[in-house]
Amino acid sequence: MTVHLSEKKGNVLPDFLHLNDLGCESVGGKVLFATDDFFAPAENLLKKQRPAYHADLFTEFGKWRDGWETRRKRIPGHDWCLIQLGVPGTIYGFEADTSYFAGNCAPQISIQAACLKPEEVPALLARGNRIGTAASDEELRIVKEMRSDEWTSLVPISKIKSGNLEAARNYFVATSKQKWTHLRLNIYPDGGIARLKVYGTMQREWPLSGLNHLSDLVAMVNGGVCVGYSDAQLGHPGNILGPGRAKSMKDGWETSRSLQRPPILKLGDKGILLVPGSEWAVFRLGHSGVITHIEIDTSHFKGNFPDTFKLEACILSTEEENEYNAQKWTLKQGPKWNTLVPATKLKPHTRHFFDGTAIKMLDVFTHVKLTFAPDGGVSRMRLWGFPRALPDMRK
Ligand SMILES: NC(=O)NC(NC(N)=O)C(=O)[O-]
Repeated sequence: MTVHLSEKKGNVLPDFLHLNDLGCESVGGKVLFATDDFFAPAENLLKKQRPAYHADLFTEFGKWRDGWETRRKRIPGHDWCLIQLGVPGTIYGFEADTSYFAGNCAPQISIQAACLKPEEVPALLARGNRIGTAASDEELRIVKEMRSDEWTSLVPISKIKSGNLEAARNYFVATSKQKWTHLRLNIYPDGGIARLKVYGTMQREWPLSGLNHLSDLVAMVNGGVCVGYSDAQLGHPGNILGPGRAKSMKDGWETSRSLQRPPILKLGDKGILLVPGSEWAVFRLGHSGVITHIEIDTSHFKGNFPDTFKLEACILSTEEENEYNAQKWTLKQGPKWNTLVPATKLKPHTRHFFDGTAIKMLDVFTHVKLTFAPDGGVSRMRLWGFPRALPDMRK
């Protein structure tokens, strides 16, 4: 079942927005095929940054648009594209962002999904720069073999609206709990969409044989997810769980400048900064486990790295997580956090590593809380450890 949230009264944002964007180009999402890329290529749908607009910018094909925009159809049918998720997983919701598409926005969309094995995905012709083109007969022949008309419908044909800022974001809930690898985005009959965000989580299978291998328990590809945070103004904390190294500040978690930051910062006895302001984010591990090695990477944050960080952990059930989440983690009776790494200074543009000797508790946990002071940005957090079952009492 799907719900088009923009039809709901009120302006409540959907819960799924804190999940990872499984289709984003920064986690390896790719467009495999599009029926038409005439005005602007479908690859723009998967860009991480917010859509841009340049009033005076025209290409030889028309007005430059930061999104996917097809020709006005003069033949029957509709346009569609195939997206390979960067991280296959369970999808909880979509955001179709139509920013700056006014007068040329696709009026309706639908989204279908499939879970395909690598051998079921034909090698499509290289996409390259597709502006000014439509799919070739050869490409159409190849995609027909994928029988993508028969995929599972996650969003039925639904109207979308164009507008500015929040009004341009069309949200859809997806309730299927299956794992998906590919999406087919249909627009009816043609037009443009700026971005498609695919909110979900990876469901990794943890084979028993792997239990003694170190895994990054919080990595997005292993099912880690951010479940709450104090500030995501300049970059979402979920970014720091992304695959590989961050390419720029854009791939990290960056808070706004803290309003509580005092003009003169004080050092405590141990050289640790004493500041009233701090920023925090809570993450659910992909599997409960014992964290034995930690990396906090401030790469690319040179004039805006946090002065100090600390890392804590706890065990939470799904119900407890939902309750704290519903209260935005502000309940006085919050989780009992255990210190893994106490307040520790950070350096600019540096990977900081901590092994078992620096980690205060080698117990099984389900959630961690990264706090930094007073504000700033971090590009990656890696929490290597061993997946372990929870103690019986908490199962
Ligand atoms: N001004 C426009 O945006 N026109 C057309 N689109 C582009 N990108 O030029 C169109 O009508 O679809």
